[in-house]
Formats: sequence, C-alpha cells, structure tokens
Amino acid sequence: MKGIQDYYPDHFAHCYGCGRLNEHGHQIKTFWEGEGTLTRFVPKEYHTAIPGFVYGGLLASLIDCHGTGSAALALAKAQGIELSETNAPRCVTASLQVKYLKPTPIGGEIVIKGKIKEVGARKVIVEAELFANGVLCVVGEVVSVLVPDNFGL
Ligand SMILES: CCCCC/C=C\C/C=C\C/C=C\C/C=C\CCCC(=O)SCCNC(=O)CCNC(=O)[C@H](O)C(C)(C)COP(=O)(O)OP(=O)(O)OC[C@H]1O[C@@H](n2cnc3c(N)ncnc32)[C@H](O)[C@@H]1OP(=O)(O)O
Repeated sequence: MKGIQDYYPDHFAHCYGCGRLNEHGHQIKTFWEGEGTLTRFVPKEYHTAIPGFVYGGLLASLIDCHGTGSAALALAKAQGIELSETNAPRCVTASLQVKYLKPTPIGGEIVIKGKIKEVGARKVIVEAELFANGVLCVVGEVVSVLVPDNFGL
C-alpha cells in the first residue's frame, strides 16, 4: 500500500526522514486510518540512546515527517486532489514540539498516530502520539506549511 510519500514529486522526495528516493533515510510511509493518520517504523539496534531505548532525536524526526506527511494528506483531502503519480502537495516543517513521556524501548514496531487539528490554505497543524508496544511514549505537535511545487529549484 502506498503512503503519501509515494506521491511526492521526485524533487521533493529526498528528505532523510520520508524521502522515498533517499536510500540512507528512514523512508517512512504515512496513511489515513479513519479520520486520523498512521505511520509505522521499526527502530534498529543502532538507534540507541542508552542500550535498549530509542534515541530521542530519531523519535522527533519520525514525528516531524509523520507531521508533514499527515499535513500533505489533509491538504490533498481539503483541496479535492486525487492522488496519482507525483501530484501530492508538499509541506515543510515550520514548528516541531516534542514531549517525551516515557523511555521508548527498542525491539518492536513504533506506531505514530496523527490527528489533524487545523487545516488552512497553506498551514496545517497535526498532533502526534507515538506508541511502542501499545504504550504512549511521546507526544508532539507539528506545524507544516505548503511549499509551491517549483520553490527552491
Ligand atoms: C529543507 C527545507 C527548506 C526550506 C523550504 C524551502 C524550499 C522548499 C523546497 C523543497 C522542500 C522539499 C522537501 C522538504 C523535505 C522534508 C520535509 C520534512 C520536514 C523537514 O525536515 S523540513 C526542514 C525544516 N524546515 C525548514 O527548513 C523550514 C524553514 N522555514 C521556511 O522555509 C519558512 O519559514 C516557512 C516555509 C515554514 C514559512 O514561510 P512562509 O513565508 O511561507 O510563511 P508565511 O509567513 O506565509 O506563513 C504561512 C503560515 O504559517 C505560519 N507559520 C510560519 N512559520 C511558522 C512557525 N515557525 N511556527 C508556527 N507557524 C508558522 C504563519 O503564521 C502562517 O499561518 P496563517 O496562514 O495561519 O497566518
């Protein structure tokens, strides 16, 4: 199943967190799940903070790109864009807030759920909850802003 990241134009698909064309990156995929959004990721052993627990910077990165992906899904829906080929809207992060509630264990799948809090013409606010083994470990809020398709080229 394709995530929103599979529909970004090629020149917007090199992000370390979510670019499908970045072979060194995390290549996360973000989908709708009901009214919310969903991203899954399995940390590797080397994503370590202290042995057994995930590095917080990685968790922030996952929430960041889950946020921009969710924002793109929300903008596509709000603007009636039917996703096909590489026509997805593309957002960058204006603001990222992360709260670490509990240490996040390495050794299973991380699930990040997103709630679309606000959708404007260009700005989208997404609340994120990150779970490990069903336990809420991190929460965040991402403000994303749409960039024009040819910006920065
Ligand atoms: C690598 C990104 C480079 C920066 C963008 C340049 C080119 C884009 C080209 C390609 C992008 C392709 C792929 C992106 C890859 C990865 C994405 C994953 C996530 C990231 O790794 S991405 C890197 C970190 N990211 C940045 O490097 C952003 C640097 N920054 C800017 O490029 C500008 O700052 C920008 C575009 C954010 C806004 O610029 P702008 O001129 O469009 O803003 P404008 O004033 O029109 O605001 C419009 C509405 O956003 C609200 N707003 C603005 N800033 C806010 C803030 N900080 N907090 C809360 N709300 C804010 C306003 O309040 C208003 O809200 P309202 O409509 O409600 O009034």
